[in-house]
Amino acid sequence: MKIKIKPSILNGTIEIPPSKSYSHRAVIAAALAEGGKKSKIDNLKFSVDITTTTDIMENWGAKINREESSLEIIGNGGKVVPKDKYMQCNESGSTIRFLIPVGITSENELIFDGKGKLVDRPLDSYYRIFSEQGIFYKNENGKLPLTVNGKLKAGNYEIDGNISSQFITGLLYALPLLDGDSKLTINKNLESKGYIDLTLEILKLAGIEIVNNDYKSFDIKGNQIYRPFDYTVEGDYSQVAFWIVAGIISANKDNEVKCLHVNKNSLQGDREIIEIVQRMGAKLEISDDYVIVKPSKTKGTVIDISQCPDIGPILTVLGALSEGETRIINGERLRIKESDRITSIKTELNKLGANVSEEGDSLIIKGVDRFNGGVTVSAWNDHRIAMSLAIASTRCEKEIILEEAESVRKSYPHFWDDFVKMGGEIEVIEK
Ligand SMILES: O=C(O)C1=C[C@@H](OP(=O)(O)O)[C@@H](O)[C@H](O)C1
Ligand SMILES: C=C(OP(=O)(O)O)C(=O)O
Repeated sequence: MKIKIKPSILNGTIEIPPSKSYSHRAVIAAALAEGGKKSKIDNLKFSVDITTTTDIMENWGAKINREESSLEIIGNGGKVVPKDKYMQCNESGSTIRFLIPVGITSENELIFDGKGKLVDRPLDSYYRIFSEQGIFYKNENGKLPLTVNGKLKAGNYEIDGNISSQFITGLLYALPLLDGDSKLTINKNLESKGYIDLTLEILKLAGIEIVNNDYKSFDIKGNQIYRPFDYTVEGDYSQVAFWIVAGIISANKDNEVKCLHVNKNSLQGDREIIEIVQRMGAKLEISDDYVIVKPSKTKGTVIDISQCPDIGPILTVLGALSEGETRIINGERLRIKESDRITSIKTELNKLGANVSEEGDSLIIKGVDRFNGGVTVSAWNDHRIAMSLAIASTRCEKEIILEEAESVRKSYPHFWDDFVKMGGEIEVIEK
C-alpha cells in the first residue's frame, strides 16, 4: 500500500496496544497447559504475528476460542501432535524461534516456512543443536523452508547470547517438557536480556520452575507440567516509543500526547525509552499506567541499543531532530530484523533530509531542525520503519509518499487508524 502523509501535528490520548512479546509467550504457555481447564488471555490483539503463533498452537492441538481482544485456550497437555506438519511462520522471528524446539519436544516431522526476510534470518544456533543430537534437518542454502525430524533430548545446551535472545526463550519453553533435567548455558554477552525476564515471568505464571544462575546458565527440571492461567497483557513499550517521540518532536509547544496502558514497573527492556528520552531532555509526566509527553528540545547522546533493539529506528528519528550528535551504538542485531534497520532507517531518513551515517554497527546522527520531505520513501516491508517514517513526517515541510505502509500489520494493524485519530492526515494512493 502506498500512502501520502501530510505534515500534521499529533495530539491527544492514545491507547497503547498490548505487548507483542508478552502475547506470544502467553499464548504458547497456555496452549501447552494440561488439558481440561481453560486459560484466559485478555487484552490480546490479533496482529499478523500473534495470529501466526495462535494458528500454529491450534494446529498443535490446543483448543482456542478467539474473541475480538481476548482468547480462551484449553491446552494440549504439553504434547505436540500436529494436525498438519507445515507451519507458516510468516515474518515472525519470535514465532519460528520460540516454536522450533517446542515442536520437537515430541517426536515429530515438521516443516517451518516463512515470508519476507524471515526466510534468511539466522537459525544456526538451532542447527548446531540438531547436529549434536543427530536430529535430521534440511534447508536449501540455509533458507526456509526448514524440515526438522526428531525429538530433543534432555541434557546440556549452549547458546550464544549475542545473536538472538529468541533461541534462549525457545529452549526455556521446550526443555521443561523433556524426559530428564537440562542445563542451558549462555555463552558470550547476553543481549536483549529484558526479553528473557518476560519469558521467565510467563513461565512462572504457568507453573514452570527454572533456576536462573544470573543469566549465565539456567537449570531446568524435566517432566514439568504447564498449568492453565488467566492473564491480561500489558501495553507494549516498543509501540509506546513511537508515540513518545511523536509527542517530543511536535512542532506545537502547547501539545500533549497522553499514552495509556504504560506499566511504570514493566519488565519490558524497551522501557529504556523513558530513561533515554529523559536523558536527551524530554519532558514526561509519568504515572503508574500512563505517560504524558510534552514537546521538548532534545540534545544528542550516546545510546547503547544492544538491550532494546526494537526502539532503534524511532530513536534515530529523535536523534535526527535533536541538537548535536547522537550515536546509536552496538546495533549489530538491528541488521537481522525485518529489514537491516541500520541501513533502512539511515537511507529513508536521509531522503527526508536528515543527516545519518553508518559506522560499523553504529548510527551517527547529526541533528537538523526539521526535515524537508517532498519525496517517496519505503518502509522496506518493515513495520518499525513504516511507523518511524510516519512519526518523522510530522516534522517534514512537505508531504511524503510512503510505500509498503501495510507492513504495520505485523505488530500494530490499527496503527494508521490511531495515527489519524491523533491528527495525522493520510491518503491512500495505491491499495
Ligand atoms: O523475545 C522477544 O519477544 C523479542 C526479542 C527481540 O529479538 P532479539 O532477541 O533477536 O534481539 C526483539 O527484537 C523482538 O522483536 C522480540
Ligand atoms: C524483530 C521483531 O520481531 P520478530 O523478531 O518477532 O520478527 C520486531 O517486532 O521488531
